[in-house]
Amino acid sequence: MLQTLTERLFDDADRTALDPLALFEEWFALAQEAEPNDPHAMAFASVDGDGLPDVRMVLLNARDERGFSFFTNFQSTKGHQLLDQPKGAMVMHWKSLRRQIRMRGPVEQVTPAEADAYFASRAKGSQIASSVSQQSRPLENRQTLLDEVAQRTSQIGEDGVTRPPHWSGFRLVPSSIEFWKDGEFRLHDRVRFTREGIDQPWTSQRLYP
Ligand SMILES: Cc1cc2nc3c(=O)[nH]c(=O)nc-3n(C[C@H](O)[C@H](O)[C@H](O)COP(=O)(O)O)c2cc1C
Ligand code: PXP
Repeated sequence: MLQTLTERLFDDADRTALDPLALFEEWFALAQEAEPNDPHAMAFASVDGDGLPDVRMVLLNARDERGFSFFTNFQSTKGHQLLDQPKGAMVMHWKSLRRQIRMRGPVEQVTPAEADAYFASRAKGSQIASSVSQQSRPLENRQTLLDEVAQRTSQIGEDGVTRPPHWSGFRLVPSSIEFWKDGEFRLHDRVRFTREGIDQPWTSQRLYP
């Protein structure tokens, strides 16, 4: 009988040839079916200049063998932190599945072409919001934001919205990926994959819960 990748993941006799990115896809497909909203939401951690961690939710965008990306304002708090110290960690927790995936690794910027392509696919209202919002900086009151949006909307009219150069994507290039599945009496299953670099093979290890 064909086993799922997840069954093989937690089968201690047979884990060697498993690809964590394929496992991610198996879990993410389940999450897309089970989660009431935002199965692609993830907490993303960065560090500030003092080494103090910071964390916030973002939406996972593209993912491929290069890594896992999200889009944001590069002039925001996280933008400054990641430009200054390009490394991060993320966690996705799907309550409906009682499963968690964590990743850590260096962070790189997506290409301008990738950012342009994704920005162009977004709703015009979201494009305008991203071009107006001075993300993470003080805002006097909500009306100020609404006035700025209205002004930009009438300026743009029927034209397309150009991607602001400071709105782009960061890509986490995982050096570790951990899969966690809830077990009875807290006897959870955990397997962590690690690699020395993007061209290096993954090795895996079961961990105590
Ligand atoms: C579910 C969810 C998804 C979010 N996705 C994004 C995102 O993809 N990009 C983004 O810039 N902010 C996103 N936000 C807002 C961030 O959590 C955060 O408030 C904002 O980016 C400012 O973070 P910073 O001050 O650390 O830079 C999201 C918030 C939630 C709750
Ligand atoms: N930027 C901000 C400020 C967000 O809050 C979100 C999602 O909540 C995003 C970007 C990413 O979502 P989307 O690209 O679908 O607009």
